[in-house]
Amino acid sequence: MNTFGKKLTLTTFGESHGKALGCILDGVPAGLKIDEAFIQSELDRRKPGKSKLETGRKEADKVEILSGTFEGVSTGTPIAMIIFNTNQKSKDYENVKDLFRPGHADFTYFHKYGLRDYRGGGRSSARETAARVAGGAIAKLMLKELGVSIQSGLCEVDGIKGSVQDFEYAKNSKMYALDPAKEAAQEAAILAAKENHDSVGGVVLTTATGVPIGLGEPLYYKLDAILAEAMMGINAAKAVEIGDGVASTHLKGSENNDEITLNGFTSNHSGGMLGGISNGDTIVVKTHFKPTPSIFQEQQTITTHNEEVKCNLKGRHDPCVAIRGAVVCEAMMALTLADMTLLNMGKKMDHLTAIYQA
Ligand SMILES: Cc1cc2nc3c(=O)[nH]c(=O)nc-3n(C[C@H](O)[C@H](O)[C@H](O)COP(=O)(O)O)c2cc1C
Ligand SMILES: C=C(O[C@@H]1CC(C(=O)O)=C[C@@H](OP(=O)(O)O)[C@H]1O)C(=O)O
Repeated sequence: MNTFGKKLTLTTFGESHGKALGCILDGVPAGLKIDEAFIQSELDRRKPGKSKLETGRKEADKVEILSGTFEGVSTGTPIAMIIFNTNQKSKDYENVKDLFRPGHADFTYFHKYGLRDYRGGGRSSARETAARVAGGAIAKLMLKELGVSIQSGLCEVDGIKGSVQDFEYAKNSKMYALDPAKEAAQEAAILAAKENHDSVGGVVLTTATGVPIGLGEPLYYKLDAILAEAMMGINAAKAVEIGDGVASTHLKGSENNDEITLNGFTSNHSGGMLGGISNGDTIVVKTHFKPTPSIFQEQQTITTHNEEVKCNLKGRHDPCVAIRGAVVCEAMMALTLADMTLLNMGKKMDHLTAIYQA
């Protein structure tokens, strides 16, 4: 279960090799036009098996809305969505059912619960993120009404950094690359790792434009803190940066401060947030993903009976999870911003209230 915020809550269910997975999104205001084709198009962007840069597991990820809408609009009641699994191939996991894959959640799930669904990691599989993307798509529809749009792309792969942030380019790139000049080198790094039965990490840049001043609750529900939590909750996310993040620690105050004019801020080192509250500038968040744990090289591990053994994996795995992770980052940002929007309604942002009461 994942719960975001106090007003908009997403609960997901299902396992990677179970019958289905899905979500319940509670808190969506009544009267929102639910564009089902848009929701499906978001799932299509995340679905596995689209290119050789992704896991070979092919899933259509067709989403079905079960409740919470009537005649194309939300009714204000919980919106339930389901996605059936069709291509599990659980046999691939038979030889590792009694051992712990290094880097994956097998060890901790087993010790926490005393048992685990070894088929594709069960609940710990990032297949669950399909449900997040379904919920995030509805959050995006809410935000679109308010003029907020969210975009993402890969700014770094295997240490190869891009310097350009071209979100339009990223949309059409099969690896959501932001810098066209670096894409070939980044792709080559992924394919070389794959060839070597290995994997690479990457960094996703996610931004939101059109965010009004005032989202975020001081001091214990700060927008930056909640965004960081939302991003860190994604499988394999290992660090989150707000605005210039780590780089800002190397700057002087005189370089890092965003000066203020009547026309707005002259720079955006802060990533659109000050004191945990949005300042009206673009929200900027970087999410760092580790290399995929399931690799096809022999590794040392132990069994559930405490014997030392070698781990040899079969199956289908992403050589770089950050690629599809980019779509998940957008969903998490959308859910967070939509929640914060609802929290602020009726407090100061009367224009938001008006939009929803219209
Ligand atoms: C979009 C996406 C796809 C992923 N695909 C794989 C995969 O194919 N194989 C794998 O072992 N891990 C994959 N992961 C990562 C694991 O799910 C993750 O490492 C695991 O749940 C352990 O969690 P942790 O790395 O956060 O500790 C993926 C993650 C994301 C976000
Ligand atoms: C199925 C998806 O990704 C999966 C995420 C995943 C993991 O361990 O996180 C491991 C692989 O699972 P399987 O071995 O069942 O193919 C990926 O394919 C998906 O994203 O829809």
